[in-house]
Amino acid sequence: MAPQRRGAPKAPEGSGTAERRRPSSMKSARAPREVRRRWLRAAVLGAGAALAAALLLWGSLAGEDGVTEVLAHRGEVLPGRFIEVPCSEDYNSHRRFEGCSPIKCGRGVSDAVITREEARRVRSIAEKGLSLGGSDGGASILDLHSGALSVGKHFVNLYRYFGDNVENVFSEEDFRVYRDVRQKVQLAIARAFGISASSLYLTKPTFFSRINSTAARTAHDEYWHAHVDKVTYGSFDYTSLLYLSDYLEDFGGGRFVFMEEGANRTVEPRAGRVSFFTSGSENLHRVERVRWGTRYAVTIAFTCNPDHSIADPAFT
Ligand SMILES: O=C(O)CCC(=O)C(=O)O
Ligand SMILES: [Fe+2]
Repeated sequence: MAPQRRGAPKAPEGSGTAERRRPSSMKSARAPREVRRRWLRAAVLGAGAALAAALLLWGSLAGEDGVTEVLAHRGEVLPGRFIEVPCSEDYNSHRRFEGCSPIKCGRGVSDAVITREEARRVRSIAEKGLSLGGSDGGASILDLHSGALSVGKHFVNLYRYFGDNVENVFSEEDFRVYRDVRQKVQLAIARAFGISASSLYLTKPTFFSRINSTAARTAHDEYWHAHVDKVTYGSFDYTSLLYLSDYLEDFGGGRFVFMEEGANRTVEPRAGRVSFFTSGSENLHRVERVRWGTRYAVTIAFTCNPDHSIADPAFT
């Protein structure tokens, strides 16, 4: 067997070439080695510190909420982004509607469906309505369809509670804006999933949300839990969210997170941004807790089942 090649043999201490090159004074001979050792120690400590800092940074980005990728940054204006994901089996336990029930599943985000001006007008509807009530905890809702409005630890029916005075709060124009926005979102969903918009029906609950950092008082205020809309709400087939305020401008925290094993994806709210997705467990999601400021959004849901459809809000 051929001998293995090794490194050059080390000269024994106190003899050989290395020894011969040493300067005569022992003190000055030790000095460069000492310096080297110090450098080596500093380098090892530096590398350790850099690794710890990198781990800390990674932890702060991916740790608390497990966020690993931003699907839509608040600063970008997205013409449209769509990601297909395999459908869960959740739809099989419900009546299926040919040409509507999801066979193509996924999630989309667009800043081109609703203008920021439209979002501002929708937000002013939410502000007017919610100013009549508001939860004691951090999350208030206003449902213009059913009339549900958070007040303290409960809900009241806006239309019953305020009667004809509601006409002094909302205008025909408000309802028209709301309906137009709903129609545009419906068309965008139909286009993205390759279905006919007329096969989709608005369903309940479709509602405004206003979230701030006040501590929760009841379970209704705990909006941050991971959930599947089809499981939570039953009739939902396609969920959409229209954001009415800007992440990091109006509020902190409060990002929307699609939860996947090892690869969570966030949508950073931006006024006018529409996020939509099939409502089954292929799109498990949650909302981060709002840390400061106020976050407005509207959840607009669609079903394929006409029996679960609801009408646009109107003065009756
Ligand atoms: O406001 C959001 O971003 C999400 C709300 C949500 O998950 C829901 O209404 O089911
Ligand atoms: Fe949800």
